[in-house]
Amino acid sequence: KMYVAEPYKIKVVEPIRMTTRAQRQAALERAGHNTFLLDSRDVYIDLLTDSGTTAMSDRQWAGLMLGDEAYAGSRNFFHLLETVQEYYGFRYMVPTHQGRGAEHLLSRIAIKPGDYVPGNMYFTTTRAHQELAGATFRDVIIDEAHDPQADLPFKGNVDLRKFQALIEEVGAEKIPYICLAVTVNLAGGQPVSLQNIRDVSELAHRHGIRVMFDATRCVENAYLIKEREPGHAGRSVREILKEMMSYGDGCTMSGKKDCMVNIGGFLAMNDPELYQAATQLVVLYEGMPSYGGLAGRDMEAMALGIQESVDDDYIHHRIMQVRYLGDRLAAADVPIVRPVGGHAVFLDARQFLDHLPQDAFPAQMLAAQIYLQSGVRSMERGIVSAGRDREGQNHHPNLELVRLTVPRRVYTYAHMDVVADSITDLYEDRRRIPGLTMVYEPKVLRFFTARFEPL
Ligand SMILES: CC1=C(O)/C(=C\N=C(/C)C(=O)O)C(COP(=O)(O)O)=CN1
Repeated sequence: KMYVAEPYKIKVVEPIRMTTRAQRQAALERAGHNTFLLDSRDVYIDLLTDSGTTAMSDRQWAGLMLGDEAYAGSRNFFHLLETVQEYYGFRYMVPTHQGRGAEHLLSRIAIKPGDYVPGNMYFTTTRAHQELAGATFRDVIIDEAHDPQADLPFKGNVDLRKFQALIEEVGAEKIPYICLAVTVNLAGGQPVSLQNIRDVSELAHRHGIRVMFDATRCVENAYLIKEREPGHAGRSVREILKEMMSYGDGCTMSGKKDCMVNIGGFLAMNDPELYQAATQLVVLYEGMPSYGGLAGRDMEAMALGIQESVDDDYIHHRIMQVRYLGDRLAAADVPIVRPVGGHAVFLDARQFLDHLPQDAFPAQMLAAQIYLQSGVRSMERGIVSAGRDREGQNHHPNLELVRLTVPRRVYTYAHMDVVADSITDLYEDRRRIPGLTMVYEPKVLRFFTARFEPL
């Protein structure tokens, strides 16, 4: 199997260690069978998330020494602003502590109670802030995105008929923007094609509706356009990314993913009035418009990270390493979401544990069993993450998934083999895995701190 060799060599290492099964059983009980509640020291290979887990480069670490910690007008802010203008093309930018800081600001300044925000599948914090601001989220993604086995190149695409139908149903004045996620995390890290971005932009702008990207994994999306959409193979990821963003009016960004930093985010836009509204709110929740809850050094690291993120060798390796893990699991007939996503391999827990009903939390239990089997931490992305609707009923998403999320520039192919081998072994004797009952359910975003016990 051809590896794509890492386009970097290792300069600093952080030792990791394997635990015993008894230690992991005890850790799992302490964590209430919720991998979010495991201690890092009890985790061997941490695939919980690609958020904030990136290894920074030597240039980024050097950049930390260039932190201009002036309270206002930091040099690093201008470096970040110029970089956002150059790489994404947006005119204005407000730093935030991370993505949900930007989602909070955007929701508060753009949404009025009773509005509707269409989007290509929900994301947990994104929808939470839209609902907190009084909007109703409406999923306008293509139907196939909800089918783990539909092997289509752009499962993140918007179904224009659904978007058009919502405009006719509620009227454009009730739709402040469409939230266009590139890629779509919960569909399995699935990209949106450039043609669909153009079509969504044309339809939205025809009705005076803004297009606001959730740009969190936009570089991965650009790479998958290069790889899968006819006519782009000869283009650099950097120029595809710039064209993608040119069809939108702004973006929320969690810098903790494709901007290659451990903390940071921003809200970017072209409209000066939206920018002015953001600057009035950011001082209340994040800090001055020139630091938004970040130290100067963090803004410097993020500016450098953005520049590194579009390096074709880096992003080629990143995508191919994730695909290597997916291909190995698929070769062992382990059910995964097709096609393999940009940032993670998603196990189809509904199929993996097809002897369990969704109300026994199969994805939650599968993540727990994977940890018990091998010390590998993954994340539940199923009925627990989907939460409850306004009437208090559990959402029953078709996608009941466990996400194996590969951090950027951290693990090697040997670690991918450990993950693939241990999950394949678990798959062999999956029938003995029982379901779970939830013994503690928080009110909001329950998946972060809920606790469970085996049935
Ligand atoms: C697509 C998308 C995300 O994936 C996202 C955060 N994702 C996390 C934490 C994850 O584990 O996927 C956020 C929120 O970003 P934040 O975790 O607040 O920096 C927004 N959009």
